Amino acid sequence: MAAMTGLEIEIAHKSYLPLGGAPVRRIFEGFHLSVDPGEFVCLLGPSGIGKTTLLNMISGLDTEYSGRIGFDDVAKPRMAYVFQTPRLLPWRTVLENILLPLPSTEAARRTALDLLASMGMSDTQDVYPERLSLGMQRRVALARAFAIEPDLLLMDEPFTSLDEPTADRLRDLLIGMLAQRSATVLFVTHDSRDAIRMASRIVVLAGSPIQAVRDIPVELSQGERQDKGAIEAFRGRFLAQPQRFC
Ligand SMILES: Nc1ncnc2c1ncn2[C@@H]1O[C@H](COP(=O)(O)OP(=O)(O)OP(=O)(O)O)[C@@H](O)[C@H]1O
Repeated sequence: MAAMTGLEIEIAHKSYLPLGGAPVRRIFEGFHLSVDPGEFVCLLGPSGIGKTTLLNMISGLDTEYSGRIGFDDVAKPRMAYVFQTPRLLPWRTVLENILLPLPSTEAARRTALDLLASMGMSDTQDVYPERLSLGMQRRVALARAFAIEPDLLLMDEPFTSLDEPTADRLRDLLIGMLAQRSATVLFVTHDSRDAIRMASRIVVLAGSPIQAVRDIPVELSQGERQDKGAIEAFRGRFLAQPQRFC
């Protein structure tokens, strides 16, 4: 089982170079967030405020900021990042895509095949991604993320553009995978119902520069998380306007 990691995020300053003489927009200024090992934190906020930028900085893809991102318990955590689009390599088969982050060993191959089986996709192992629906591609991306047994799983709106039953299936798969291989999760979304269904904690982001304006523990049973009435009641109590979420 993977070790889990906590996170201490201090972003003193982050801005992007403006285009065509526009004023510099400070995306982050004095931002702080700490995450305990094993938490499932949904970062909930409207489009364009900097959620992807935050995941990019945590993952190390974006180093153009001042501040510090530290990991507790694990010096160098194994990190997986599931992007908004599945980002599968089109010239590799499904199995080869899952094997990408793994060593070339028979054990790794068995791990990848087991993951495919748990996603209900064993029959697609030799298929190229273009033949798959978006929902199937997202399942492969999820399998690839779990292949490394991540300590920290970063997910950027991974259920976007899916119909409701497909998104429900993927959500159940994610919860099932986490039950087998626990990890600390940071899950970006603007869908408050998705957040309530999965998170142990919801951090509401707003403003420019971006700030954590609400920090809400989600203490619902698995049964309540499946119950539309309980979800709406939770939204009404904790996530009422003024934020605009769907
Ligand atoms: N490489 C870049 N260069 C310049 N501006 C950028 C760059 N990447 C993002 N931005 C801008 O920074 C702001 C934050 O972008 P970001 O993608 O982090 O927001 P977001 O909250 O993830 O939005 P969404 O939910 O739509 O994905 C946006 O205004 C975006 O246009």
